[in-house]
Amino acid sequence: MAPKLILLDQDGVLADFEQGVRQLWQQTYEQPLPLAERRHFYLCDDMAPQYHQQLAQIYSSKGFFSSLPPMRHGIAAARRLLEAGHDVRICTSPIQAYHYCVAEKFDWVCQHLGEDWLQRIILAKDKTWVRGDILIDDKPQISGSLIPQWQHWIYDQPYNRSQTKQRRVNWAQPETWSELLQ
Ligand SMILES: Nc1ncnc2c1ncn2[C@H]1C[C@H](O)[C@@H](COP(=O)(O)O)O1
Ligand SMILES: [Mg+2]
Repeated sequence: MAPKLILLDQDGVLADFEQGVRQLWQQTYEQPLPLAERRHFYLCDDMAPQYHQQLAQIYSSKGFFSSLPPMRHGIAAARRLLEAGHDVRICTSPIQAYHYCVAEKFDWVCQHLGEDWLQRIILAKDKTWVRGDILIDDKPQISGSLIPQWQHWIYDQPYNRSQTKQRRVNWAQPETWSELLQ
């Protein structure tokens, strides 16, 4: 495949946001995350309102974003895409409580991909403003104020499986993305 500009989302694609929430919740409240089923993108939409405040505290706590575990095979996949000749960028949106989130997203990339990758980070609240050929992102619908130039390939997660139109990628299933390496 001719070299492409590939945008990789960070949370839910490279960093395991959900696993990080589960771990910190258990550590903080000494009980499992009270969540039965994952059907919606935002965790709070699958949790009872009484827990929303505690959830927000988890996201905004110091060290949460920098200590997210990597998604299985995600780091190797990012490196392979770059080695295959693509221009790979990490396109990520900070949460509203940005104080730790922004710096720690950089820390995470440095820790797991190395310092060279810091120049590949694009922070954007609105991803439609970012140029690219393909955006690999776990969010089912990505909207913004512009018509996106990129094609959205959805990163496979339980909460986006009702989306059947987009191309679906899972790092653990090479057949879903190996076309990008050819
Ligand atoms: N599944 C999620 N539930 C709640 N909040 C989430 C989820 N995935 C990501 N987020 C937060 C944390 C991120 O910094 C921002 C934007 O995420 P992005 O992966 O860039 O869409 O939202
Ligand atoms: Mg995401």
